Amino acid sequence: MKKIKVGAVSYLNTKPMMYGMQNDAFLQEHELVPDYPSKVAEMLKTGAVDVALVPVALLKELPEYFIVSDYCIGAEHEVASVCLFSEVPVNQLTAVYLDYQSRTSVALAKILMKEFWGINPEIINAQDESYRTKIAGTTGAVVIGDRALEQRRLSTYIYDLASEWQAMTHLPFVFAVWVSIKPMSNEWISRFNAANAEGFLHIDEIAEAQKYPVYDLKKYYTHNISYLLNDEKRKGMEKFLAFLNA
Ligand SMILES: C=C(O[C@@H]1C=C(C(=O)O)C=C[C@H]1O)C(=O)O
Repeated sequence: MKKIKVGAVSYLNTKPMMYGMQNDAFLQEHELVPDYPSKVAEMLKTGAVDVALVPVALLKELPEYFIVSDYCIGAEHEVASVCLFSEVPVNQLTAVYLDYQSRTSVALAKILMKEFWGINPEIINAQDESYRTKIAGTTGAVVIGDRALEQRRLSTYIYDLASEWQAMTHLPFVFAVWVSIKPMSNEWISRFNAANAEGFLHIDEIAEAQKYPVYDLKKYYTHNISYLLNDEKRKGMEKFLAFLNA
């Protein structure tokens, strides 16, 4: 039998959703392909994977897509791992590097710069990891994922992009959703949802297993990231997509 290829974001924030997929029964029928978000987006777009946790910003590039899970990477409070980092307040920035691993957060940062902060710094698309060392003076950078949790310890100013979005729109934000290009059966969708759900019964265990001294993962999994794709989050997602299409 041909395995269903599942593209997944390789950051710590997906561990609770991936927990229920790390068992023989699931892995007999599925192949997990982890990578950073912009790579996962490319994999789904080119058909290298069948289903993937993709940046919401990708959706406008897909002629047709199906959201196949009630779980997502979202935030109803500060997200902690998607921030604009700098050494000066945002209105003094003259240049901002954008994370090459991101599709959604870099688009969100551009919306906030234009619509909320009213700033117009030079935008530089980072090409590799070295850009984080350029955060200095009036140059800032958007960093996402585990590297953002690390950057929190280094930077003076930390603008949490989920919090700023909520201040602007009064809506939660969705960074990534599980999507397929071809429709999946209802039976598969309910099994996939059950696999996604499993880890939420084991949050303490998952957080402790990572041995991650950089950030409190229990807080990250229960307060910062909000995993259920409910109606409010769908509204937030529609609003973000409307900004992208404007
Ligand atoms: C909250 C996060 O969301 C991520 C941000 C993404 C993006 O900016 O394109 C894509 C997938 C999410 O996993 C994070 O990884 O820190």
